[in-house]
Amino acid sequence: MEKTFLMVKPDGVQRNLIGEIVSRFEKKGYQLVGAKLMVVSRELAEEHYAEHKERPFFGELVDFITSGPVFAMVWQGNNVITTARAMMGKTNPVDAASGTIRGDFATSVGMNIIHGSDSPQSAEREIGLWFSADEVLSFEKTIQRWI
Ligand SMILES: Nc1ncnc2c1ncn2[C@@H]1O[C@H](COP(=O)(O)OP(=O)(O)OP(=O)(O)O)[C@@H](O)[C@H]1O
Repeated sequence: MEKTFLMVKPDGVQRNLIGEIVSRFEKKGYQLVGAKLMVVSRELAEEHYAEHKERPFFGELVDFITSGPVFAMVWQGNNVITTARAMMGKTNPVDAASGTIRGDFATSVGMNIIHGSDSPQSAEREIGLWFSADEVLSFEKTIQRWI
């Protein structure tokens, strides 16, 4: 089953949007198989955003993502990587359509509420970076928990 890494960023947590965001993915039909509320270390933030190291906004990005708790999640389901990105909307909320998370709740590219893996390779890398194996339910364990 395809899995992706999603994270409610500090602005989303501060604005009490965890429930709204989780609800959207639940209603879509995806399964939450891992979740934790955490304050991110600079080390983890820099590793997570390593591809942006040379960008002018890298320092601000790391400052922001470490500025307060985030809600890190692993979701699974059919085509969840691409569909979650569509549900999130464009990176810059100015370009994000109404009905998407960023389109409905954000106004600035620096504080755009949510992160989602953008490919199977980044999903695998990010799930491994943020979660240990025993923090993510396997499909079998999920079924057992729901009985
Ligand atoms: N010009 C910018 N100024 C400030 N922050 C930016 C800018 N461009 C991108 N960012 C921040 O860096 C993050 C990573 O950028 P990226 O291009 O990977 O977008 P994304 O994949 O949609 O976002 P994310 O990785 O958070 O899901 C963005 O979500 C945004 O918070």
